Amino acid sequence: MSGRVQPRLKIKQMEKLSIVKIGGNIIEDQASLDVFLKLFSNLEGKKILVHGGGKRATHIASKLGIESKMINGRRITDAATLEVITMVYGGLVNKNVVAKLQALNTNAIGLTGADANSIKSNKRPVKDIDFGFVGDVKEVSHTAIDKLIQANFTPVFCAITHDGEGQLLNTNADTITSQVAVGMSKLYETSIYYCFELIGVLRDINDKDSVVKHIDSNTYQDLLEKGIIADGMLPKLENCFDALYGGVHEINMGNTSMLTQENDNFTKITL
Ligand SMILES: Nc1ncnc2c1ncn2[C@@H]1O[C@H](COP(=O)(O)OP(=O)(O)O)[C@@H](O)[C@H]1O
Ligand SMILES: CC(=O)N[C@@H](CCC(=O)OP(=O)(O)O)C(=O)O
Repeated sequence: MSGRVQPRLKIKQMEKLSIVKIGGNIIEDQASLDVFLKLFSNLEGKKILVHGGGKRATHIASKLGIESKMINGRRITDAATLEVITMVYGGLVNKNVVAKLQALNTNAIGLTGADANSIKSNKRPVKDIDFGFVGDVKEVSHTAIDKLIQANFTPVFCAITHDGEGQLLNTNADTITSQVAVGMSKLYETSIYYCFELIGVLRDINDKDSVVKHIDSNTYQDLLEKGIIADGMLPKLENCFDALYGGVHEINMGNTSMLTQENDNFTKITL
């Protein structure tokens, strides 16, 4: 022992970043959307919003005589459907959300993954099913997104990405959320908030109060085996674990009131 004092390694604390996702059911209900946007705009610290809008796309497609087909929770996106979702997600929903956030003094900027080359994806290869113009995320430009955040903009992403060769692709909003969170984890301590109409993952779907407060990789397997997780919740939780393995700090799932400090009745997901 030399008796010399070793210099201590200084570990720089990462700044926190919240990535919040709202789905179709909240978007469809003006009152819920307004409540949510107020909570989101009051959320402290740096933040990103990702929105879906699948229900609205199905509704408008049907008005145009275009039938919607979903397989494993993903929309079969032919050329006509791609036009509809571009108008609905990138236009109608995104711009209304941005305008409402501006009215709440949040300087939102609406984006698809093509904007600022922020999210590139690969068209899903045809195996048993041809999903058409559906993209699987390949690359998130954390530096481009961070430039917007550093300039005090709040990015608002819709469920559209691009392949870098001029093609827009439809990408599930939960996947965009988890992949953006993974990308931003290089720079920030990221937390995801999946807001939907229920108070969390429920042990009994018919009992609104049966929330599972904590899910980790062990309890996840158990819930899967017991068939407690079904439908839209299956890809949602799969995304959650992808995100956690990709470096996301924590994931919260519940209704919009989980964005307030007072409410702790929601599902927290960790590894
Ligand atoms: N155990 C469960 N707990 C909560 N929701 C569940 C469960 N199993 C299935 N679900 C379904 O998952 C849905 C949420 O997924 P999804 O429809 O994709 O929501 P969103 O469009 O908001 O992303 C719920 O509305 C519910 O019907
Ligand atoms: C490929 C694919 O399925 N994309 C989704 C994108 C929208 C979405 O994810 O909306 P919600 O969050 O409201 O379900 C779709 O078109 O339905």
